Amino acid sequence: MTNTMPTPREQLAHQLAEAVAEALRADLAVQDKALLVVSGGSTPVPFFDALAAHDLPWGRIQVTLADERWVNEQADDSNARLVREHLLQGPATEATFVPLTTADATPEQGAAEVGERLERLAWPASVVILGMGGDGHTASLFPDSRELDLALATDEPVVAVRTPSKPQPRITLSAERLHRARRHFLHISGEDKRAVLARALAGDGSRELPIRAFLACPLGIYWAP
Ligand SMILES: O=C(O)[C@H](O)[C@@H](O)[C@H](O)[C@H](O)COP(=O)(O)O
Repeated sequence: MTNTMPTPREQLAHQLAEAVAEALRADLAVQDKALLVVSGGSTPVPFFDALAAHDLPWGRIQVTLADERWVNEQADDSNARLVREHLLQGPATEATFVPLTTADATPEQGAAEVGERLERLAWPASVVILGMGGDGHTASLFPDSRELDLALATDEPVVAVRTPSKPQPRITLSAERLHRARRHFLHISGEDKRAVLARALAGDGSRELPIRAFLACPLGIYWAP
C-alpha cells in the first residue's frame, strides 16, 4: 500500500488548523466563548476539513464569515454552505454558526439585521482567517467596488457590497470589524497570489489592493505553492 505524501497545500491546511485550534484553546482557557471568523472561496476547504477533526470544546465556539454572497444557503456559491459542509462536521457540529444572509431580497435590506446578529458574538474574535483574490481583495473588500471606501472607514459591523467583478451582491464585515480580533491569518496559495502579496507588501494604498488594510497588524501568512 503506498502512502501518498500530502501536497504542500494539504500540509499548509493542517498547519493552519493546528494554529487555529491552539488559539481557540488558549482563549477558551480564560473565557467562556471564542469566536472564529473564516473566509469563503475555494482555498479554505482543506483547512475546514482539517480543523473540523480537532478535539475542541466546539459547543463554546462561535463561527461566522468574513463575507458572504447574497444567495440562498443551498446555492453552490454560498459560503455558509461551504462552512456547513466542510467545517461544521463531526465534533465541530456542536459549534454555533452565524450566517451573514437574511430572507431579505438584497444585502442592503438585510445589513442591519446581520449587524445586530454579529454584535451578540464574543468580540474580539480569537482568530480572523483572511483569503485574497488576484485583485488584492480580501473578504468582500473589492478594489472595483463603489462601497470600498465606506467598508474601509465605517464603524458599522457589515457593509452591503456590489462589484462589477462578481455576479452576486455581497455582504462583508467592515475593515474595522475584521480588525477586531486577537489574531489574523492570511491563507493563500499559488504563484499568482504570492506575486500579488509581494506587490501589496511593497507599496501602500488599500484602495488599490485592499489586503493592504491588514498588513499593519500582526498577520500570520500561510502560503503554499
Ligand atoms: O467570498 C469569498 O469569495 C471570499 O471570502 C473571498 O474573499 C476569498 O477569500 C477570495 O476571493 C479568494 O478566493 P479563493 O480561495 O477561491 O481563491
